[in-house]
Amino acid sequence: MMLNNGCLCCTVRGDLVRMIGELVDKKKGKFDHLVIETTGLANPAPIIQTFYAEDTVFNDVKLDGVVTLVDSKHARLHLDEVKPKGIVNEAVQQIAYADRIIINKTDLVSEPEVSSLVERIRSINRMANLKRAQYGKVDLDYVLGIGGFDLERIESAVTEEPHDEHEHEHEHKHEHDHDHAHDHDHHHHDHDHKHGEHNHHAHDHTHDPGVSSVSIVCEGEMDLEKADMWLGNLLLERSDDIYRMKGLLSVSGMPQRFVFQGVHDIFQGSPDRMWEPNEPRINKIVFIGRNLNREELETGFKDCLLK
Ligand SMILES: Nc1nc2c(ncn2[C@@H]2O[C@H](COP(=O)(O)OP(=O)(O)OP(=O)(O)O)[C@@H](O)[C@H]2O)c(=O)[nH]1
Repeated sequence: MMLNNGCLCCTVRGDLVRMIGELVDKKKGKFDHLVIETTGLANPAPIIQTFYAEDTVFNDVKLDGVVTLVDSKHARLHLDEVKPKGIVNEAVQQIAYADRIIINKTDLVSEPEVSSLVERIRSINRMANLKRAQYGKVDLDYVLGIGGFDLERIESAVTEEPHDEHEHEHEHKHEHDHDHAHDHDHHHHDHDHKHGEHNHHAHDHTHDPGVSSVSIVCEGEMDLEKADMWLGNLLLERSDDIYRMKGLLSVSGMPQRFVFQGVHDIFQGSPDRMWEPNEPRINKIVFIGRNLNREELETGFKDCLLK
């Protein structure tokens, strides 16, 4: 079905809801997956939110995941495009919300170019799983049955290692990504403050309005009340900037692990499996968003730990 009255992320949202309703009414049980292809200019957030905000949609279908196809030949150009103040680059957004990222057309660029693109993508989204491809050739189960919003699959998303399938240089990349994301973040803040509207955009890494990933890994037990307050306030104050987050927490007095995921102000959390008797109580959270301040997030998080 073609929804071409406008842009799926705004005007056609009502149509999307109706279309899903219709498909469910007419063909219930006859399809396994619905694939929605947006234009390259769509912001994924409102589409994701439709699956939670609209009761009918929420009850009928389940959002499986966001897949972003990156054209390695042209991606840099789009990622580096400078947008008017306050407008987030669509290419950056589509990477930031993704669960799976297919880096396509790798035959058209050199290996160092692909690696540098991977690094750039990782600095934006370190939660997604990346795969390199030519002519979009990936296994079907790479793009269907992702479980990107499933609480049962939080653990794999918040593990420290990036989830590239490709990697022989895994170790090296991990270190590098980490530093890079960090530098990038700070670099960007400098840029914002110092240059303002100036036209110093030829320099690498200074273009998008600071969309990055911050991951926090910390052993200890969290004070439930404090953690509740911290996350609650964070979402109250920063939900526009927090695109996605996932976490696995050790909460004091709770024999199970607590897992959660969120997209802007949508938050879902639940107890998960029991902690093993000798299992280290390691908390892991990953945020993807705009103008994230690693130090601030880390301090806020650590203040919730039982002293
Ligand atoms: N060399 C090479 N060409 C590719 C690859 N994947 C797609 N193409 C070619 O690129 C051309 C444009 O295809 P795409 O960039 O996929 O276009 P598209 O995104 O489907 O176009 P729209 O959906 O209309 O935006 C076609 O001729 C494809 O055959 C690849 O991995 N390598």
